[in-house]
Amino acid sequence: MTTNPLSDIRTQISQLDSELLTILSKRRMLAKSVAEQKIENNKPIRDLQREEQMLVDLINRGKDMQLDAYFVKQVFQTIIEDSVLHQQALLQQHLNLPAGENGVNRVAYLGSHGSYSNLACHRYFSRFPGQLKAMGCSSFLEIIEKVEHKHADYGILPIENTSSGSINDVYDLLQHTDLSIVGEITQPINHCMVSAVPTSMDKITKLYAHPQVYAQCSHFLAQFDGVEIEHCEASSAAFEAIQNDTTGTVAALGSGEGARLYGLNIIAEALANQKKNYSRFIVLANQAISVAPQVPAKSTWIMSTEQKPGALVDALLILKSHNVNMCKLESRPITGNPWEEMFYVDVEGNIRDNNLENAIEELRASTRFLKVLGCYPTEDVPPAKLTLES
Ligand SMILES: O=C(O)C(=O)C[C@]1(C(=O)O)C=C[C@@H](O)C=C1
Repeated sequence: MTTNPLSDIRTQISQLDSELLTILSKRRMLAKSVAEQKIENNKPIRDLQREEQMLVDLINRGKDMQLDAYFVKQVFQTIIEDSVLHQQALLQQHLNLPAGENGVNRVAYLGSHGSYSNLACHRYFSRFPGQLKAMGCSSFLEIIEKVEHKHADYGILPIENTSSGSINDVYDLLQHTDLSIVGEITQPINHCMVSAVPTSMDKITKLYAHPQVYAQCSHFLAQFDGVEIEHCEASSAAFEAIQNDTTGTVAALGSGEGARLYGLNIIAEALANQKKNYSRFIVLANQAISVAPQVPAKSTWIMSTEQKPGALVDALLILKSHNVNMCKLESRPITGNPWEEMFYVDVEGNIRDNNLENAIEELRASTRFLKVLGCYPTEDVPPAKLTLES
């Protein structure tokens, strides 16, 4: 019998990877048990001192095993981030009744299997107990209506992207709905050009893409001058449009992960104008949630100010005087009132914090209109700073 050293080594690597997965799953179970203890004893989820000490110990032990410090740090920061996000989700679940009946979370999202929204939906709800029923929709409005009419418990919508900026259609819809923002998730977006049969970029004469995806890849796409562009409602629709092609002359833009679900070939990847391309999604529900004091929170509202000089500055000074940190300010035209703007404000903090409560009260008195869209756990898990590192 002939031996194949490469195949033997690969078998051993696969065996170790599988053991790593088992260990990661066991670690996550322990993190959940820690969270239960913390809920019982009302203790904060994060212990930055412990995280720092753990990272330093692991980096030092890794060095003894010839493992690079940067690599060890990245791996364990990612593991701790996962642990913190799962613990926060458990705490939130404990505080708020789950929206779904019979333990099923019905979630409306844009597109179908393999769309970016579908990937974000699976990642976000994997942290919560209960079965996920993902419900594909063909427009942002349909998502909102599904939740409003209680045909879905949640809706997940992209709100901004690091390459193309704010998603105006979603901002505009938020003006007219009574749904609340109950969560957010940031999803890395790796746009790829994909085809049904192996081909090369110079053979492509028609390209299917969602307009947002197209905008995020505009620098790369400048070279495809004569190529016909067909806009699709989601990147999963672009995959569906090309999946039966046999000519190798049509391509779609979308995620590599999604393309694999459709059995498509990746012709080119990492196509976004910004190498660090992320989309932030918001999660909407009929009921606002309470965010536990142990969980870092964000609050969002919309407001329109008086039509007088300095009205916005005055509003922002109210935030400053109450020590409220604004993390985003967006403005959109008010439908039916030409040249008037609605401001969207994201701040760090829990709507129940005294300073934020007072700031909002003061703002209500000095603005024409103010509506709180929600208070929800932030997705940012800033890593522990390594002051102990040698
Ligand atoms: O030890 C804890 O208190 C945990 O919650 C676990 C853990 C971890 O995953 O290692 C997570 C968050 C804390 O900031 C520290 C450590």
